[in-house]
Amino acid sequence: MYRVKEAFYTLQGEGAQAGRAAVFCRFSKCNLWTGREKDRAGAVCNFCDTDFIGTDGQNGGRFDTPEALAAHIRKLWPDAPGRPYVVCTGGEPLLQLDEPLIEAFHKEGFEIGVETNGTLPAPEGIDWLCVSPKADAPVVINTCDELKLVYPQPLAMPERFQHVQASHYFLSPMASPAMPEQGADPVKQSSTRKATEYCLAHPQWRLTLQMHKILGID
Ligand SMILES: C[S@@+](CC[C@H](N)C(=O)[O-])C[C@H]1O[C@@H](n2cnc3c(N)ncnc32)[C@H](O)[C@@H]1O
Ligand SMILES: Nc1nc2[nH]cc(C(=O)O)c2c(=O)[nH]1
Ligand code: SF4
Ligand SMILES: [Mg+2]
Repeated sequence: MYRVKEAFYTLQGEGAQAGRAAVFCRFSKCNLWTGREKDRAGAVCNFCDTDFIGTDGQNGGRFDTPEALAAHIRKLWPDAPGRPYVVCTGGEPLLQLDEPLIEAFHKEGFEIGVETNGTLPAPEGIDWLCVSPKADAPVVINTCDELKLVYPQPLAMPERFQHVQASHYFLSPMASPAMPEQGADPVKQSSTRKATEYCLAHPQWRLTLQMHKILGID
């Protein structure tokens, strides 16, 4: 059984694939926070900007088989040229994404992106793996396509992750979770100025902004 909070068609807003159309498949549940506000202060990851509890969001639900979920996601892709792209996120998608589901997405013609906190092993067959480490949670994935670190995190400063092999190293300024998704302006956040300064001093790292929040989409 796969549990999906919501699924929607939008532009990838972050990282090296920013600007690319994708169906986002947001899995329910995370291993670093319950998702309840009363537990936020004590959670390993305490700045999450996302509601991932339950299956009650747009196009959310419970799916008994990998084929049923892949077909559901495929219906959200437009009938137009261009390779279908699904981004598996959450919550923590690696609590649920397994090889049968990867195979089912590939059979539907999808290229598969994953957004993970890096604390769980990744199944084979993912086409684009984005690892975003959180606080002092141990990262068990050593190779990925992009490392996208939310900055600043006192327990997860960039120096700690230089051993992780990645094609791209991004800093993503921490947005205030209290700020509504719509209307949040990353340009005005102090974290954006700090991330900018870090990238200027350490050119291995590139700045990425949450484009979907600037645009007011999703
Ligand atoms: C909601 S998480 C879900 C995927 C996975 N659990 C993870 O943490 O990577 C999706 C992306 O949003 C980022 N994110 C979450 N809260 C954020 C915040 N307050 N500011 C900036 N990025 C944030 C995460 O770092 C991650 O790259
Ligand atoms: N447009 C858009 N791009 C995103 N990239 C990563 C996101 C996520 O929450 O995983 C996200 C999201 O929630 N919306
Ligand atoms: S950002 Fe990712 S790891 Fe952190 S609570 Fe949200 S879903 Fe979990
Ligand atoms: Mg998001």
